[in-house]
Amino acid sequence: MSMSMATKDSSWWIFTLPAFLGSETLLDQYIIFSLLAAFVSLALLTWAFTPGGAAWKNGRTRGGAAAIPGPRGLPFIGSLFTLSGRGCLAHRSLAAIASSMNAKQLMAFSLGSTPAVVASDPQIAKEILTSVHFADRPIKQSARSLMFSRAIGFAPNGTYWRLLRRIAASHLFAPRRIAAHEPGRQKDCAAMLSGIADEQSLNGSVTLRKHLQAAALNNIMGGVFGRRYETAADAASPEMRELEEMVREGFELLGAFNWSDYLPWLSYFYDPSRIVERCETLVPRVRKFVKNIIKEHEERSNYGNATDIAADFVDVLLSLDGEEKLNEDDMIAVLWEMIFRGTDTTALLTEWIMAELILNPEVQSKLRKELDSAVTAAAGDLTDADVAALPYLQAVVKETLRVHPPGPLLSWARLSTSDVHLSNGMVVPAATTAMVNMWSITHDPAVWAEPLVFKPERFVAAMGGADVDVRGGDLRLAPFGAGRRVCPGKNLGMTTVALWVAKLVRRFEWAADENKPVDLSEVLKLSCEMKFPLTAVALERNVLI
Ligand code: HEM
Repeated sequence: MSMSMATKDSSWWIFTLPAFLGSETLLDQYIIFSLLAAFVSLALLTWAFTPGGAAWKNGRTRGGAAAIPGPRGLPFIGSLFTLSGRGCLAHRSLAAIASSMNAKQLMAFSLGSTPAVVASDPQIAKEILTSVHFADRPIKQSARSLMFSRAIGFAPNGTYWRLLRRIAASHLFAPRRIAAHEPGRQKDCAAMLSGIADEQSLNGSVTLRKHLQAAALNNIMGGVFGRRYETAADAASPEMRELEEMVREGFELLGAFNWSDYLPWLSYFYDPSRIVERCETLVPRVRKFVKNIIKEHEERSNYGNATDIAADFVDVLLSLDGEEKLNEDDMIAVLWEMIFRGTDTTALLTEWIMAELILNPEVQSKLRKELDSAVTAAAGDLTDADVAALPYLQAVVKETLRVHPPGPLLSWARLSTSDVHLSNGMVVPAATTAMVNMWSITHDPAVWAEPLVFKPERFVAAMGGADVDVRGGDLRLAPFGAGRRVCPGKNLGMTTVALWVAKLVRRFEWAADENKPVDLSEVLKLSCEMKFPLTAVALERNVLI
C-alpha cells in the first residue's frame, strides 16, 4: 500500500519545502524558484550567444563595422581562470587564445562582470595606448586600500594627475635630475659589487637577486627620500627591516589575484588571501614610516632649497606652494608609489639580462670587449654618459626587454572613458578594461624574425639591425607603455640597469653554477620575474673598476 502511494505521487516532498524554508505559503516558494530559474536560464542563454562572454551582452562587441571576436569563457565568471591561479602565466594563455581565435588585433573577454579587451598587434596597441579616451586605469581593491588612487599610476586622468606627472617629470625624472643623482647610484652599485665579491668568495657562487633588490631600494630611497642604507649596520637596522617587510607585503597584496575585483559581491564572504585585513594593517605602518621621513625633512627645514638640483623628492614636494601644495596623505601615496614602481622592475630586468648573458657566453664576451675599450677611452670609471653611448650594451638591454618584458601585459590596464573607434573598424565601448599583450607582440614571428632567439645584434644599426625606440615610440617593443600614461621612470630605469650591467660584466666573468643551472621559467606577480632566482659563479677579473 505505502509502496503504491510513493510511486503515484513522488513529488510529495515539495509540500515540506515551506516548513524547511520558513515560508508561509507554497506560492512564495514557487515564485522564488521560478524567478531564480528564469534568471539562471537567461544568464546561460546570454552567455551562450555572446562572443566575449556575459560581460559583453547586448551586442557590445558589435558596435563597429567589424565585431570584436573573443571566447565566451564560463558562465558568470567568464575568462577569470585565464588570469588567476597559482603559476598562471596570463600573457601566454591570452596569446594562445587570441591566436587560436584569429583575434590578435583585438580580443574581447569577460572577467566576471567586467568587459575586457586585449590587443596583441602593434597598430591596435598604439591606438589604444595613445587614445585620450584610454587615459584612465581600472583600480584594484588592494591598490585603492593602499592609497594608490591618489598616486600617479591610478589617479584618474584630470587636473590632479596632470599636476603629479608635471612635478615628477621636472623634479624626479628630468635628465638633469637623474644626472644629479649619479654619485648615489655609483655608490649603490659599488656596494652591490663588493657584496657580490664577498658572497662569491664565501660560497663559491652568488644568488644575485638580493643584491639587486638592495641596490634598487637604495637607488629609489636615495633619489626620493634622500636616505641610503649603505653600511652593513644600516642594512641590518630595524628601519631597513621594516622597510623591506612593508615593501614585500605591499608587492604581495598588489600582485595577488583578487576575485572580488571582478565579482564584487564575493567580497562579502570570500577573501582567502585576507587582502582587506592585510591592507588595513599595512597602511598605518606605511603612514608612520613615511610621515617620519617627511617630519625629518621639515625639521631640517632646508626644503626651500628644492631648486637645488640634488634635492630629493620629499624636499620638492614640501616646497610646493599654492594650488600645487599636496596634503600629507597625497604626499605619502605619491612617495610610497615610487618605491613600488621603481624597485622590482629594475632589479628583475637586470636578473633576466644576467641570465641571458650566462646562457649566451659569446654575447657576454662581445659586451665585455665593448666595455673594456670604453673604459680605456674614458680613461677611468664608467659613467652614465659613457654607458648610454655603448650600442651593444644598449642592444643587450633592449633584447632582454623584448624577450622578457617585465610587464608582459604592461602591468597596469587602461579603462575607456567613451566609445573608441579603431582603424580596423572595431569599436571598444566606454567602461571597458583594455590590456596590451606586449609579450605576444615581442614574440610574434610576423613582427620579429626568430623571436625566440636572443640576438642583441638585431638592435645595432652597424650590425644590420634597427635602432628601435623602446620608450614608447615604436609599439613593436614598448615595454614602458606609450601615450600620456607611458612610464615616467623609463629613463631612470634604463640608466640604472645599463650602469649595473656594465659594472657587473666588467668586474666579473659570469658562468653557470653547475649545481643550479639557469632556468628561464617565469612567474607572473606584479611583474614577470624569474621563477627560480638566478645563481651563478662570478669570477673576479683583474681590472680597475
Ligand atoms: C625597467 C624598468 C621599468 C619598466 C619596464 C616599467 C614599466 C612600466 C609600464 C609598462 C607602465 C604602464 C605604462 C602605460 O600604461 O602605458 C609603467 C607605469 C609607471 N611607471 Fe614604470 N617601469 C619601469 C621603471 C619605473 C621606475 C624606475 C619608476 C619610478 C621610480 C616607474 C614609475 C612608474 C609610474 C609612476 C607609472 C604610472 C604612470 C601613470 O599612470 O601616469 N617605473 N611602468
